[in-house]
Amino acid sequence: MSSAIINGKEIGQEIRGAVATRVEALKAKGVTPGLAVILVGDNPASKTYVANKQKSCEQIGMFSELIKLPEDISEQALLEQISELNTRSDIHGILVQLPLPKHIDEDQVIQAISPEKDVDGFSPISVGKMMLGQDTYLPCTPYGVMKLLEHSGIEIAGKHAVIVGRSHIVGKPMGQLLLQKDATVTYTHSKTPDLPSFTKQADILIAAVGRPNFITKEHIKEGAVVIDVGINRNEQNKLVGDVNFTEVCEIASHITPVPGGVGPMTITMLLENTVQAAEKELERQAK
Ligand SMILES: Nc1nc2c(c(=O)[nH]1)N[C@@H](CN(C=O)c1ccc(C(=O)N[C@@H](CCC(=O)O)C(=O)O)cc1)CN2
Repeated sequence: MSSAIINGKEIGQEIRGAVATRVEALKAKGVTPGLAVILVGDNPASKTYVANKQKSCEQIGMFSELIKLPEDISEQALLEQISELNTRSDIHGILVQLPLPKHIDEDQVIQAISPEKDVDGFSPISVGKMMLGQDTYLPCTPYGVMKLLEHSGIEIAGKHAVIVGRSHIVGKPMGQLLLQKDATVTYTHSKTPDLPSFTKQADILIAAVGRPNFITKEHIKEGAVVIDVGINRNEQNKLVGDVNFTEVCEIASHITPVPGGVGPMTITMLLENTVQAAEKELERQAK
């Protein structure tokens, strides 16, 4: 069998088209959705992601502001910056690009973002609401994966989803979102003994472990849907996922490539969340 490739670039573009229409509608009412992006330090990958976020905002007519802060900024100064953005009426979404330098407590910083502007969906309030199935901003990468599955016509209800990885921003919320769509969910991670005995049971496998080519054909059941959330650089500095694509595409029914799979969806869902934040703000003002 050779897998159907789930094209995140194409699906992302389709969704961005619909988001752009919502931006136009907001502009007609005098509101331009605005995103503030905070970048601390000089991490080259973070710089690229932030530039892509800004470019994507511009492409669909949104306003974005980049706040570049030095690597040695104090946590207090960063918190003050967020406080100021929380009060600005032209900013509907705030995101702090991760990772942050080691001397800064990431949890404190994320908690400082007003829940109404937490378009990354990382704050304890957003996470709590997501767990309870309440209306909130969903974390962009798992939200993007749900959209990929939906747009590819993949049934979730009644399926066994196995997550490899337990990060706060991908693995944990991913399992919750699949559970809410009636999947049976198993969480595994890099220290799970006999990992293939779990992953081989997966109808839907989510690889979010952060290790290049970690998932091989030995981990996959024939016909499984394989979603690769990994973004790793190999020895040749080439972007590779957590899944050995060449091997696994012979066995899986559907697979996401890296690049061009989950990655583009992360930014697409950020745009969607920010537009949603602007729409909600307009609704609050109308009350
Ligand atoms: N505040 C946040 N920080 C981080 C997040 C996040 O969602 N919020 N996620 C990652 C990085 N990330 C977004 O910030 C991100 C990663 C990858 C891509 C992407 O489009 N990847 C492309 C390839 C790009 C390349 O060539 O390097 C792909 O996979 O096709 C977008 C966003 C950590 N930090």
